[in-house]
This record gives sequence, C-alpha cells and structure tokens, in this order.
Amino acid sequence: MASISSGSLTRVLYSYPCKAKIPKPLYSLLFKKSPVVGVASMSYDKELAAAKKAASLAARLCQKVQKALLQSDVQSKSDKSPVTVADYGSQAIVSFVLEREFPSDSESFSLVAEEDSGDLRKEDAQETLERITKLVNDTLSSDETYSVSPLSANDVLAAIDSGKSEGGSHGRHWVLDPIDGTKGFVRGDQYAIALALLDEGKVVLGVLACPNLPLSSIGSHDQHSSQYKVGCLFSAKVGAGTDMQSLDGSPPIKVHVSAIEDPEEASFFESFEAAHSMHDLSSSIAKKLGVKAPPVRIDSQAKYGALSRGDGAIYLRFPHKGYREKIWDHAAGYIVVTEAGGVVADAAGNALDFSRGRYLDLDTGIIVTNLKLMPSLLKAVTESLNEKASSSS
Ligand SMILES: Nc1ncnc2c1ncn2[C@@H]1O[C@H](COP(=O)(O)O)[C@@H](O)[C@H]1OP(=O)(O)O
Ligand SMILES: [Mg+2]
Ligand SMILES: [Mg+2]
Ligand SMILES: [Mg+2]
Repeated sequence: MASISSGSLTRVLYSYPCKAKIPKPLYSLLFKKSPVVGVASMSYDKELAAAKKAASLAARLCQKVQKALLQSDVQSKSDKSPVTVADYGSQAIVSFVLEREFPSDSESFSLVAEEDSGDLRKEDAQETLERITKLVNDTLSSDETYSVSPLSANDVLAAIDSGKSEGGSHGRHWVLDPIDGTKGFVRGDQYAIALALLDEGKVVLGVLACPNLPLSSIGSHDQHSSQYKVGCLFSAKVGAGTDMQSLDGSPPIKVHVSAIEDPEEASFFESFEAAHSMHDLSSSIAKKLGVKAPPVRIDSQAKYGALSRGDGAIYLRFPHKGYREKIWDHAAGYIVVTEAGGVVADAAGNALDFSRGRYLDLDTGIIVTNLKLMPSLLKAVTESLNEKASSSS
C-alpha cells in the first residue's frame, strides 16, 4: 500500500470541496495506516518472482491461442472452444508453476481461481482436454529454464482444480483470473492474466500480464495501432511500489499514477462492454466532475495497469444491478494501482475487502483515482447515484 505522507494528507484536505464534510468511509480510506500491518515486514520476494514467471508463461500460452483464433475462419471464431482452451490452459500453467516453485508448501497451497474442470471431465470434452494438455506442455517446454516431464491430461485437470479454494481472512491464498476480459480476448483486443497473493486477508502482491497493451501510454495514441510495441508486465509488492516491464523481459521501471489535480485535464477509463458497466452513469459522473475528455474504453484489468502508469487518471466501474464482483477481477489490479500511489474504493468510499471469500461484497461500484481527485470524484459519484435513484423512483 502506498504510504500517505502528511504533505499529501494536507493536499487531500485542501482539495476536498470546502462546504462538504469528508465522508467517514473516505476519511478512513485516505487517512488510515497501511492495512497490511503485521504482514508488511515480510519480503515476499520469492513469491513475486514466482508470480511473474507463472503469469508470463500463461501469457505466452494465451498469445499463441489468440493469434490462431484471429487467423481462423469465421466459423471457428463463433465456436467458443479457443477461449475455453486458453482459459483452462492459463489456469493450469499458473497453478502448476506456483505449486512447483513452493514444493514445501504443498499441504497449505491455496488458489482461488475462476475456472474449474467440471465441463472438461465430460466425455465430449476429451478432444478439448487433449488440446489443452498439448498447449500446456508446449508452453512449459518453450521455457529453457524449466525442465519438466510432460504433464498428463489428469495432471492438467488436477492443476485446474487446485483453484477451488474459498480464500478468506486466514493464511495465504493465491488469487487468479487466468484470462480477464474474455470478450476482449476474442475480439483481439485487451485482456490480462491477473494473479495476486492474499496474506491474512490483505493483498500483498500482484502481477498483471497484459499481452496486447502498448508499452507506451495509451492516453496519447490509438490503442489499436499496430505501430507500437505491445506486451506489458506490471508487478507490485506491498510497500515496494509498482514496476512495469515488457513481457519479453526488459528491465523493470517504476510507475506512478497521474498527478493531475484538475478534473478538466483528467481522462477516464471504463469497460469496453456496456453490459459490464453502466456507461451512462460514468458519463454523468464525469460531467459533474468537469472531465472534458471522452471515455477511454478498454477491456480487462489492463485498465488498472494503464492507470498505474498515468495513462489516464480515473477508472469507473458500475456493473448492472445484481452482478457480484469476484476477488480475482480486482486483487492484482488493486495492488498495482495502490502501490503506484492510487486509491481504490467502492462507490461509498469504502476500501475493498478481499478477505470474505470468492466474492467482493461492495457498495454499487468501484472507483479508482489519485489521492487528490478522490474526494471530488466521490462527491460526484454520490450525487449522480442519488439523482439516478430519485429519477427511477
Ligand atoms: N455482466 C457482467 N458485468 C460485469 N462484469 C462482468 C460481467 N460478465 C463478466 N464480467 C467480468 O468483467 C470483467 C471484464 O470486465 P471489463 O473488461 O469490462 O473490465 C471480467 O472479469 C469478466 O469476466 P471474465 O474474466 O470472464 O472475462
Ligand atoms: Mg475476470
Ligand atoms: Mg476470466
Ligand atoms: Mg469468465
């Protein structure tokens, strides 16, 4: 968690609209001590290195599948199996690599992940399972530092099913979304492999592999242009800041969220898919805040990565009524942004709580920005939500 200096606290106080009081939840979010007290002294270096390795290998597998998918004909594009193969393959690789890197922890190994092998164990899925097994073995053997004997189909099923943990507030739990942004993956756009570690209910490290994200800012150019080198790996560890490097192995650089204080200069990110987030609500909030730029719509937790390096200043996510957010959709992105100096809150200004199991039970939506913009953003969110509620009642 980024520490908040007394200087920045003063600036936050000044930036808050003077007539309004700072709401209680926001006050505790901005002013409380690091929530990782007790685990902050741990180093997690070995865990972070393993997470980077696992996510990079999974990204290699996904890139291969996406390339084949985009080159395929229309008929096989409408077939969902390529996505399925990549989702399962990515989860099997990450699970296998983590268990192998920490053999002594095998008794207590815990992974909370999106996929399970139920459908793959059905008789008509044999061919798909064989494809996944081959893909996993080809990917593992493509890494010259990794000499493993080939996995069987049963090994792959077991690796996928390691992800059934319920998480919680005690002990350590890895948290994985093997492909976040499936819709973007199929379209050939953004997606991410998102992996984090919880220790005693707190996110202590996170890695976001974003194979299609340009290494340079997407705030300043067309994110779809093929002119720019793509493939970013973001990594963050509690108390140590956020790094970015290219997926093909350049040295890491430290990244920081945007320092913009004037909403007129800010741009905001939201889901590409209107079914995932209410675009009309975001535009009402942005208007209230005085944001001039149109929204930047991209898929997946790549939004958290882009925000952590200051490509934009705000991320707004308001799923439609009834949708329950899962911890694997935010854990890695959360620490990547907070360690880069940002703040992540729900729509009521509460901190996100990753300690309650597989779901994140939160108030209405998720908002992300820097320390200076958060108070006025929260005010605009509250007003817009109140207006929406009164217009629908
Ligand atoms: N109806 C929905 N509302 C909100 N999010 C959804 C919905 N359906 C799936 N998602 C999840 O939203 C995330 C992507 O959001 P976005 O790209 O809009 O930021 C993914 O985690 C996706 O799952 P998945 O991991 O299966 O792709
Ligand atoms: Mg997801
Ligand atoms: Mg997913
Ligand atoms: Mg999914």
